Amino acid sequence: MEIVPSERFPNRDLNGLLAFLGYVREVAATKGCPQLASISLAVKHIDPLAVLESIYEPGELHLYLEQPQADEAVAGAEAVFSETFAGAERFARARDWLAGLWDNTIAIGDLDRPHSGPRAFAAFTFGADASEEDAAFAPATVFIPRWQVGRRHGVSTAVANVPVTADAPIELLAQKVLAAHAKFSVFDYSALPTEEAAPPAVFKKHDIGGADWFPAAVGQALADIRAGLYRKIVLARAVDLEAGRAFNPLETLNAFRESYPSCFAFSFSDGRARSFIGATPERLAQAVGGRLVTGALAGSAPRGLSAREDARLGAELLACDKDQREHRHVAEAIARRLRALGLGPECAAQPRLFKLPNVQHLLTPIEAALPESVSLLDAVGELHPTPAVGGVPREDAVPHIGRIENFTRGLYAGTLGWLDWRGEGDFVVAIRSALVEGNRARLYAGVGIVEGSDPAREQAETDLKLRAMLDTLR
Ligand SMILES: C=C(O[C@H]1C=CC=C(C(=O)O)[C@@H]1O)C(=O)O
Repeated sequence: MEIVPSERFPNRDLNGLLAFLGYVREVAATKGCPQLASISLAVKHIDPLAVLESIYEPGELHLYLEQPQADEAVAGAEAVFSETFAGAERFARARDWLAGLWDNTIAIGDLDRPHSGPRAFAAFTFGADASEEDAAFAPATVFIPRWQVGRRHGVSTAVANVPVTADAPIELLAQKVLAAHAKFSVFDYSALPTEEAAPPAVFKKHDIGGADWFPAAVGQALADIRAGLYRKIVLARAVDLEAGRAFNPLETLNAFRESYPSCFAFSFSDGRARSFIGATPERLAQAVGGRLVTGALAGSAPRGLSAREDARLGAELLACDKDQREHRHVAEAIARRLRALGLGPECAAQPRLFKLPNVQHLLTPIEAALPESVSLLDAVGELHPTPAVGGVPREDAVPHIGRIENFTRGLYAGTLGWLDWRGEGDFVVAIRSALVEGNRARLYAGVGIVEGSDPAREQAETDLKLRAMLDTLR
């Protein structure tokens, strides 16, 4: 990516922008291919979710990701470049496509700030192949948004990304960029609706496969484990809802981030009015400051009503052989996968408790130094699916998920996030999630099954996870 020093076009007005875009147009003509012009601007405090609400168009791709506890949020909408990929090589193909794109990108502006410069947003479904039911989302979708806003630790940045061809109407482009930057600089939240959204009134609720299906599926997995087909598998339930009015995904996301501040609230739209939303506790991989940050999250218990009961449930979880085994499978697999990439994983010796409002998990933080030769998408492709959503051994267990489950996962338990031109980025595991379209929603919840799992307890764990989403849907 070429960075144009601001001193070359010092005037932050129409003339300065026209001069910059004129230069980009010259490069497009010389190289014989369109260039991406990226203009970053420092802005006052911004709320990416509220911005997304104001620019939301059902016919446009968008991605939103926020971890309130870390004061980190980003949103991008309207693809100016996008591509889809399928198959096992989709992560590598997405990486190569992006490398080609950054080679044809020219950036200017406040590029020393967090969330500055162009970035790609991406979502990868659980499975690698396209199927009819998966049609909402391709196995891999990568896009560069026209508008992108981000905030980290109180520092906010807005970015406009513009494709520039050799005959681009730069006057028009410049006016649009200036108008957008003016809007984001002093974002007018008063223009947004203020009434608090109530949960939709009428629910039709349908457990796919019926109420008895999930315990029977767990029984099937336990029989497979006893027969030696695999050692761990993660099975999920899907529940369809129908409401008396359309769901409001953006209001739901606001409720998610308020209720689950340590989770990652996310939304990815297919550009055809379908949104995949959720609040996941699980990060798949983050690249930051030359480090790869990941972790194993598996093994669950309910929260207690009193401090004493909560501590007892937590202590039982830490001491439970079944949950420790379920967890160890994930931690060991992640460490093994990172070593396969030539990285040196540093893992905590013992898992600790990670408490959400409705459930507590075992968590082992894992980090590694990330050399420039390994891209974040290499790590994401190697790690996905971890045994927190797939199984052990991966090659043996994962094919059985499609055989036992009675729905197509699509983006559920897939991964989505962003990556920038510096190679930094963040990807989460898309669990605790729902696919929302009009007045219909499909909710997903899964659990890990190992020898010793009890079908009734696993059903109760999925109930707990589903309840959290049911209570938060708006
Ligand atoms: C697959 C899910 O959770 C995983 C992540 C954390 C703990 C899990 C468990 O204890 O079973 C699951 O492996 C889900 O919530 O849909």
